[in-house]
Amino acid sequence: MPEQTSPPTGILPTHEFVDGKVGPGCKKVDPIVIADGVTRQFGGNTAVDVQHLEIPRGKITALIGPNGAGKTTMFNLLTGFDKPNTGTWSFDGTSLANVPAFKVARSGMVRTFQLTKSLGRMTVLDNMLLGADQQGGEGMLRALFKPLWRERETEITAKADELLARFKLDAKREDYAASLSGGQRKLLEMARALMSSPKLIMLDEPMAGVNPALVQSLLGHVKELKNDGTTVLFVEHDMHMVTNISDWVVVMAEGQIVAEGPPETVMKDQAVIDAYLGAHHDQDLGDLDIQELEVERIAEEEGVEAAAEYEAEVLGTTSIAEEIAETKAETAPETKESDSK
Ligand SMILES: Nc1ncnc2c1ncn2[C@@H]1O[C@H](COP(=O)(O)OP(=O)(O)OP(=O)(O)O)[C@@H](O)[C@H]1O
Repeated sequence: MPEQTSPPTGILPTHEFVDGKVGPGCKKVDPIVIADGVTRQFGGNTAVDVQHLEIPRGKITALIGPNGAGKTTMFNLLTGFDKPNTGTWSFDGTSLANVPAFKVARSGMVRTFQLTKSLGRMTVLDNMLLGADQQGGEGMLRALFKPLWRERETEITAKADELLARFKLDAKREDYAASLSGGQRKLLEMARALMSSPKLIMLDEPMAGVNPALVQSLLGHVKELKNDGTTVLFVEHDMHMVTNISDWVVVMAEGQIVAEGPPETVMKDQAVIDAYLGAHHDQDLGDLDIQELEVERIAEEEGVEAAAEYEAEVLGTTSIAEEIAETKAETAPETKESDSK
């Protein structure tokens, strides 16, 4: 197995999911995805440079990392939505390199997108039916065996209804998808992805834009998927979700896997602290609430208002955001002076 970086700190030496030592690119006891030498360049920029990655079967794995780390690009490559410059990978023992996206989905690996792809001018039910796989046969065959096709249609509609009920979208069955809230669309996209009964579901920022009232049910749905035997891989900036539901965390920075391990230890890894929480590298995350750091990150990247909203939702306070706002206000006059002509 190729070595990727210097040995991580704060990571357990062994773990039940791992065959050998825990660390970036470590081998798993029962991997469902194995990737080797996957690289993707955009012009001179190397977006992904993953030497080795294994995703444990039947577990919930979080893929985290700062903006631009290469997480979505890695998702796109694994699912056939983008082509790598180099690399091979397998899913459930079958090579999927250069396999187009629709075939990847048929093989049992489906994904959702950061920005939801539900079709607004179709009903919620029709969106669901689109997610069903094509096991019933197509074209001529379908026309010749209409009764069989009808049977299949009844079957998939029943499945859609079952999933809509599970995701509490049954009341919206006949509504246009465009009328759903952002959070409901996320749920619809997840429900639709499940229409084909995938072995692996990959969720790209499932929490982004989700109303706090829906957060708990979304977390519950993801946990249920695991209980049903589905492997889950998700990209997320929401540390609440990462620490609460993941069994395993993989950290990317600058295209590479810089750390991996169980959530309770990976957050103390020096590589994670350096890469993901850069400004706080000298602080012990064991004593610091990771959510407080998240508030600071949001304040830096999205502004104090967004940070205050997050803080209120997750911590039930606004004091950290207020403090940041005060500090910003104190330093603001200097900036204005230097900016003035
Ligand atoms: N289609 C593209 N063309 C050019 N550059 C791209 C393209 N897609 C991604 N990149 C670049 O590749 C790098 C990795 O981007 P990517 O979106 O995969 O990161 P990410 O970790 O998913 O970030 P975020 O958390 O912000 O979604 C970034 O530098 C990005 O600008």
